[in-house]
Amino acid sequence: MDRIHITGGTELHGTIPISGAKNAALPLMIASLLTGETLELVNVPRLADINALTRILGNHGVDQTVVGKRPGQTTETGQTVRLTASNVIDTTAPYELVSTMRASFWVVAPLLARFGEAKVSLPGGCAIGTRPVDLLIMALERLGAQIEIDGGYVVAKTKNGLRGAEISFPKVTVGGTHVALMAAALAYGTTVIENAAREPEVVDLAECLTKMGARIKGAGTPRIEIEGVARLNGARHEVLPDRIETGTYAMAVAMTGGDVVLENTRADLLHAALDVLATTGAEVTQVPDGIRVRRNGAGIAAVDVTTDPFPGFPTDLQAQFMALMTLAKGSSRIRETIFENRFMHVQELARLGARIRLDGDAAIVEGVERLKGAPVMATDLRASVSLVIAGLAAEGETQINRVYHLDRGFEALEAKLGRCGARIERVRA
Ligand SMILES: CC(=O)N[C@H]1[C@@H](OP(=O)(O)OP(=O)(O)OC[C@H]2O[C@@H](n3ccc(=O)[nH]c3=O)[C@H](O)[C@@H]2O)O[C@H](CO)[C@@H](O)[C@@H]1O
Ligand SMILES: C=C(OP(=O)(O)O)C(=O)O
Repeated sequence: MDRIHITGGTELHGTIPISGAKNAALPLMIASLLTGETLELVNVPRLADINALTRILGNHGVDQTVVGKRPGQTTETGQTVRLTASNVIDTTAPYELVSTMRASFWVVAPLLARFGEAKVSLPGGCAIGTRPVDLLIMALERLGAQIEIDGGYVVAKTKNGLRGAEISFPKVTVGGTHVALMAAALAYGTTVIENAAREPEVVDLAECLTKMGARIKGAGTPRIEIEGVARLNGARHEVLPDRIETGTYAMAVAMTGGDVVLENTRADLLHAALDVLATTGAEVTQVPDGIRVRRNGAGIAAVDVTTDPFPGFPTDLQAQFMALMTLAKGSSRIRETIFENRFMHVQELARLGARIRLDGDAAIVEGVERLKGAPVMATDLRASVSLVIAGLAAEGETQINRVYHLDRGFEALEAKLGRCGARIERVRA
C-alpha cells in the first residue's frame, strides 16, 4: 500500500490550483442518467471516487468519453467528461461497486425517475458515523415510489411515474436534497423541498439540471420548488471549485506559515471557514480568481468552532481545523454536530504530540509548542489530510499510511504541496 512521507518544518510559498469539487462532480455525473442526450461536464477532478462512479455509470450502460487536452489547458486543468445515457441496460447498482462510496447510492433517484425502477446496494463511504439513508428513502416515497429493502439492496419501483409532493426533511441532508432534486425534476407536478440543504454543491446541481431543462426555484435556500418536466435534455456545465480542498490548503498555510495563492476558487464558497481562519491570525484576502493566505511569525490564536450545515463551518474541514488548533496558543473547543463519529483523527494527531481530549460531541484541544513527526494511519478522507497538514508543520519525519483515503478526494496532493516547498513524497508499495 502506498505511503506519504513528509519532512516537516518548511513554510509554504507559491500558488496552488484548486480542482473541481468532488462533492459537486459526483451528483452532476449521476444527473447524466436523467437524459438520453449528452451531458458535458468541465473541470471534473481526477480522483478515485470519480473513477469509482465512472465504473458504476458504465455498468448502467452510460457511454463516457474524456475529452483530450485543448489549447490553454494543462494537466492541472480539470478533465472534460461527456456522459451519454441513451442506452441504459441495467438499473441495478451492485454491492461491489456501491460499497466503496456513499454518493453512488444517489443513482437510485434518476434511475427511478426515468425508468420507473432501481435496485441499488446500501452504500459505504467514509467511516464517520452510521450514515443511514432513511431520509433519502422517505423523499422517494413521498414522490410515490414503492421501496423495499431486500438482501442489502434498496429496491425502488413506481407504477405510473413519480408525482410531485411536499418533502420536509427533519434534518438537513445534502444527499437527501440531491436525490429529491433529481427525482422531482422528472416527476409529474410540483415538488416543494422544505429544510433543503443549502450547500454550494446543491446549487451547482440545480444549475446544471436547469440547463438540462428542469424548472427549479430556490436552490441555495431552505425551500426549493421544482416543477417536474416530461423529459430533460443534454447540457454543458462546469463543476464548481472544491471548497474543502480550498479550506484544507488554507489551513495548511495557516499552520506552517508562508504565503500561498489558492487559484481558481471562490471565497464565497467557504466564508465561515475563512472567517475562522482570519480569527486565528491568518491573513486571508481575495485576489482575482482566488484567495491569498498568509501567516508571518505571529502565533496561532485558539478559536472555538462548531460544525454546521452550509453556510456554517463545514464538517469536512473539522479535522483539518483541529490539526491547526494543535499548535494554537491556548485551548479551543471543536464541536461536531453533523456526524457522531468524526473524531478518528484525534488519536493519530496525538501520535504527533497533540493534546486533545474528547468530551461528548466536542474535542478540547490544548495547543502545544511543537509537534514531532511519527508514523500515523489515515482512517478517512478528511482525517487523512489533517495528518498531512500536521505532518507539514511537525518537526522531522511523518509517514502516513493508508493513502488510498487521500486519493478519494485530493487531486495531485503531493505535487500541489511540493510546488510550494513542502517536502512530501509518495512511497509506492
Ligand atoms: C459525497 C458528498 O457530498 N458527501 C458529503 C455529504 O454527505 P451526505 O450527503 O452523506 O451527508 P448528509 O448531509 O446526508 O448527512 C447529514 C446528517 O444527516 C444524517 N442522515 C442523512 C441521510 C439520511 O437518510 N438520514 C440521516 O440521518 C447523516 O447521518 C448526518 O448525520 O454531506 C456531508 C455533510 O456536509 C459531507 O460531510 C459529505 O462530504
Ligand atoms: C465524507 C466525505 O465523503 P463521502 O460522503 O463520500 O463519505 C467527504 O467528502 O468528506
